[in-house]
Amino acid sequence: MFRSSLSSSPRPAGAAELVVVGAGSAGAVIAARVTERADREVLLLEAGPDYPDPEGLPADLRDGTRNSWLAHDWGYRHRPTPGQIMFLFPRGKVVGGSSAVNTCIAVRGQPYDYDEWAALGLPEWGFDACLPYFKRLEDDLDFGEPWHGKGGPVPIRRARREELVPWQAAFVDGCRALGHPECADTNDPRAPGGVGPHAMNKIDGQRMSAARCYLTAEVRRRENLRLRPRTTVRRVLVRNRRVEGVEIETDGRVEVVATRKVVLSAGAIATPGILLRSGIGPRAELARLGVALVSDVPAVGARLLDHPGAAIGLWPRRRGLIDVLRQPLVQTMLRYTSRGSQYPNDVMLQPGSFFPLHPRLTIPAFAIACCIGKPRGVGRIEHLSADPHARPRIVSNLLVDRDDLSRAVDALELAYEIARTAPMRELGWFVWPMERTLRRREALERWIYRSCGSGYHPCGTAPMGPEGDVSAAVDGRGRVRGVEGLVVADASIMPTIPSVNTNLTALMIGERFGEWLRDGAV
Ligand SMILES: Cc1cc2nc3c(=O)[nH]c(=O)nc-3n(C[C@H](O)[C@H](O)[C@H](O)COP(=O)(O)OP(=O)(O)OC[C@H]3O[C@@H](n4cnc5c(N)ncnc54)[C@H](O)[C@@H]3O)c2cc1C
Repeated sequence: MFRSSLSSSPRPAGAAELVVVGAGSAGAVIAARVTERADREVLLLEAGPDYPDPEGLPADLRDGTRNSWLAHDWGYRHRPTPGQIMFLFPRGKVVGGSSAVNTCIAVRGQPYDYDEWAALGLPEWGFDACLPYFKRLEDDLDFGEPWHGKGGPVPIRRARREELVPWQAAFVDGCRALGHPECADTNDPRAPGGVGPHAMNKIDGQRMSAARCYLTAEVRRRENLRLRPRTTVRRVLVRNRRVEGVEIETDGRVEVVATRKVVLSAGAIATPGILLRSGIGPRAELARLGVALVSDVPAVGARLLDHPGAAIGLWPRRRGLIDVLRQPLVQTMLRYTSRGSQYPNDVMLQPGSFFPLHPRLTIPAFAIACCIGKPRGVGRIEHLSADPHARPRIVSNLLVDRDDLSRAVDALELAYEIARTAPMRELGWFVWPMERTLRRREALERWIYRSCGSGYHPCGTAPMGPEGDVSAAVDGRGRVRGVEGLVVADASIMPTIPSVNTNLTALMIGERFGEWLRDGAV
């Protein structure tokens, strides 16, 4: 049986005041903010490699016009819906985490996304409380007060009309032709929805990851910050319900770092695995895995939230309209309220300048993808072993919920309508699925169920909740139930999924915990 304490552990590798596990969207921010104070000390442990010099970044990490899928990835797979085959489920394995491989869409959630968290008994997470941190993290190059920040680490801008590739410009025109309003700034909390440019953390085509923006040369020079890449945290060591260290592995060598405080920022897939290997999770699951119980926390890994998506594909009518090597994948989006929804602007439609079907297969076709912002369905993560090298089974259950599926069908019907407007019809014609499928709701429903995929926004796997809430794993400041000195701060703690892409929310979480940990408030 795996026991979680120092006495049963490998050789010591020093000590640290605060260990942050994972240098991704949240972890990189936390390390940078905590070490602003010279009397705080952070050891930042990251499983992936580090590229401290932006000039030396590999091309897949520098290029913000498309995702990096394989070169810096954990190699996870998931089953989107019960009948489907396994698909890639990318997660960044590098300093910068998933922010270093993502699509650079920089959208905040809408006020109700965070007010919903407050209504669950987490008053510190309402929109008004989060807004100062969204502003602090950004340098919005287009808009200012009262909703936007200037001079923060992450530059954000929107493509101008003249920068749009033909398909993206036609999408805006097509939506306008159908009467959708124009939306210049999706991050304005009063935005009524509509079509416009995406806010993006991409400058001159380069991705502005949490690593580039927060772990700058200046921050790295701080003597109170130690960054140890290529180091995997196997588990947290706990004695008498108090953290006493972390067990780490570098190049096959297993060591222990002594510490009284650990922040898990390993992301929504890895964080629950570390908790389980540390003896924190559902009692029965720990027994099945052969891990000695430290704290019975049923909510660890019990739910997986994610955005379901689906896309239609169109073939260009003329040569030269698509340049898969040079054109940016996304530039614009339409946001609208789905039928009968209590959440305004809960669905996004997004044109893709080309069709990345698989890392090794980019189709020179146009796409229009939908993203269901407030899905009701939930997935789960299944751990088959306590081996730190074993990958969990990710069961996404996307669109299993009938309402979610119906919204996806509505969304692609709208995509079909937009694609038939004059500006778009001039550029492309339908290839995927066949038009006869697009015209028949039942056929479209069956097709979407078979072809839908993840928005790559997993969250909610170690959710926050108030005292006494059995569906929560941590309290409103990320403190793990029943273990002193252990905090979770990443996308895992989101109690409900925000209606949009999750990176800015993960950075905002990092900002908040960075401040709390720096000021001794956690
Ligand atoms: C392909 C892709 C495209 C996306 N596109 C967008 C987008 O355009 N806009 C958007 O808003 N969101 C996007 N997202 C989602 C967004 O990037 C994530 O929600 C966000 O980065 C999550 O932040 P995090 O801090 O929770 O986790 P991560 O950023 O994933 O950080 C976790 C870190 O922990 C490390 N780690 C994990 N386990 C261990 C361990 N045992 N020991 C040591 N280190 C460990 C990982 O290597 C990683 O660096 C995308 C994600 C992907 C993968």
